[in-house]
Amino acid sequence: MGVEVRTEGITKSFGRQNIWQDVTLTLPPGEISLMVGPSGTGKSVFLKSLIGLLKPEQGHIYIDGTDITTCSNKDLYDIRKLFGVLFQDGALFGSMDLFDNTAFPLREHTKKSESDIRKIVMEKLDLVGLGGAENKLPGEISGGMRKRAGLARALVLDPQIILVDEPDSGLDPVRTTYISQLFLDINAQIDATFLIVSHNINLARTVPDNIGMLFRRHLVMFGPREVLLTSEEPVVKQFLNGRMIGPIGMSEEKDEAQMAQEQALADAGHNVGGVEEVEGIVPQMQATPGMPYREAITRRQNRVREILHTLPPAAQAAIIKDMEDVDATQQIPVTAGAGGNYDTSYEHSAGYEYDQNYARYDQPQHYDNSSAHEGAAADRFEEPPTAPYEPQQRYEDPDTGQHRRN
Ligand SMILES: Nc1ncnc2c1ncn2[C@@H]1O[C@H](COP(=O)(O)OP(=O)(O)OP(=O)(O)O)[C@@H](O)[C@H]1O
Repeated sequence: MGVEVRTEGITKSFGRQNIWQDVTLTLPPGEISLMVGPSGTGKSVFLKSLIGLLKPEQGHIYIDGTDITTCSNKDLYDIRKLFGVLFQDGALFGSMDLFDNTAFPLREHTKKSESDIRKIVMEKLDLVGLGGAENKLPGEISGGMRKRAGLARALVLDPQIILVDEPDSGLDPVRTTYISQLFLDINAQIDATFLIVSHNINLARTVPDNIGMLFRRHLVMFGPREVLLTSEEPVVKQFLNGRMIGPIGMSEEKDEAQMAQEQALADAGHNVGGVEEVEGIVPQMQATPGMPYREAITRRQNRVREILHTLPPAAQAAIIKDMEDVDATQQIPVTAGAGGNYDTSYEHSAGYEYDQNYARYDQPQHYDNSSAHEGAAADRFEEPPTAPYEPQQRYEDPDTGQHRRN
């Protein structure tokens, strides 16, 4: 099973620019967590800090109990072997084919024979759907394929923690869903702890077990997916609905006057963007049928049962419904140990002890108005040529009465 990642009060600045401060959270072992937040809020900086590529000025980062902010270089080197990292563009070597790119960490960090390496590489390339493409160069394949190759390479050392930076950047929504499915399938197969960094709303709604949000130099919230997906916190609601109305502006600055002006426009009927306001929870994606059972589901159920009474009522109700649905459809072996027997009185908020800070799964909801800045634009990719698309539907030509393709 994947290991626990815990940050305690970490603060990171570059010169005088503070990126975030006092970030405390725990990535539960083996579960999939996602960090969202507007561009430039320091999601990638957070991810790089977890692997020790950047060092916070304050606070501690515990990886499986070892504090990587104080440990020796040798210990940090060993800890890094627990990680598999998928960077935005796959970070492949342009002159190496996919086989050599994927084999690279094995050749660098192990003494495995070439025949063992071949076996592992082909297995991982198959796993990400790239069996048969091993002789291609990164420049000859699409952006989606490059990301999958990067994922295969991230998997070869059997990581216990997988960090993924913006898996959707440059990908269309369909390819983004395919790669999301891969994350769930890989999580089912190797039970690693995942942290995905993204600002993709669909991904946030359907993939993770837990969600966090960074905004204006603070962790606004971190907790079970149901907490953020039912949150009334304005910045969370605005972000998850992708609308202009709310605290997030074009740059990070947005004052009361601008908010009032935008609200007036909206009240006058101006379309403020975003899709229809999505309330509540859409079902979480599951591992593909035939994959091993995703053990994180049961562990999370037991874990969330323990903290249920500390969560806001809407999140409680959503979690209870989800548990009932999952129990009914998947007959999950619910263990009595960790959380004890579930008390349905929670459903009616009896014994409800909601605390604004909901225990260790949230941060105070504070963010200020000072500036940060916008991040980079997404890359663009082109798919390799395939047979032209043939429309299936035929239409009757109103002039001739003949059937023809559209
Ligand atoms: N090595 C560095 N030196 C100086 N500043 C940096 C460095 N790395 C990141 N930054 C700054 O930190 C801030 C946060 O950047 P980061 O890439 O983490 O944001 P992000 O939330 O991941 O954005 P996006 O969603 O656009 O990728 C930015 O202002 C960026 O310029």
